[in-house]
Amino acid sequence: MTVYQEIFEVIKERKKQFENGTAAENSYTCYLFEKGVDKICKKVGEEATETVIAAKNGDNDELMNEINDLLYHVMVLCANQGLDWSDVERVLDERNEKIGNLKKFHEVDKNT
Ligand SMILES: N=c1c2ncn([C@@H]3O[C@H](COP(=O)(O)OP(=O)(O)OP(=O)(O)O)[C@@H](O)[C@H]3O)c2ncn1[C@@H]1O[C@H](COP(=O)(O)O)[C@@H](O)[C@H]1O
Repeated sequence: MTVYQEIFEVIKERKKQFENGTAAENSYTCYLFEKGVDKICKKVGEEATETVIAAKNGDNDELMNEINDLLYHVMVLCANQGLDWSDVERVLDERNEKIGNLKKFHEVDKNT
């Protein structure tokens, strides 16, 4: 199990606790589930912006931290929307089996 799968298991547990009314004390994840989808999406947007700023500043220590904040909030969003992390990984696996996608992406770009 990867560290991301392990964190996702904790997030799913937090979601169950929130739904059962047994939220763990001081749990930031339960706090996000309580606030709902708007708050979670807002955090995803904030962390994405902070990731971009860290990259633009050339600060790789900050970049690593922001990427992990972003991934954590994306995971909370997945759980909130009823997606499992394995669903996301499956799509990535399918893409990983393909190579030479450049032409296809150019065609998509032309149409947008
Ligand atoms: N990976 C994370 C993780 N990454 C970031 N964060 C929290 O995300 C928040 C982001 O910081 P900000 O300053 O942007 O937000 P804030 O001001 O604290 O909160 P807002 O009022 O803006 O919502 C911080 O409070 C971080 O602690 C995380 N909180 C939890 N996890 C994982 O989730 C597990 C369960 O955590 P709890 O639910 O808190 O027990 C932990 O063991 C970790 O594995």
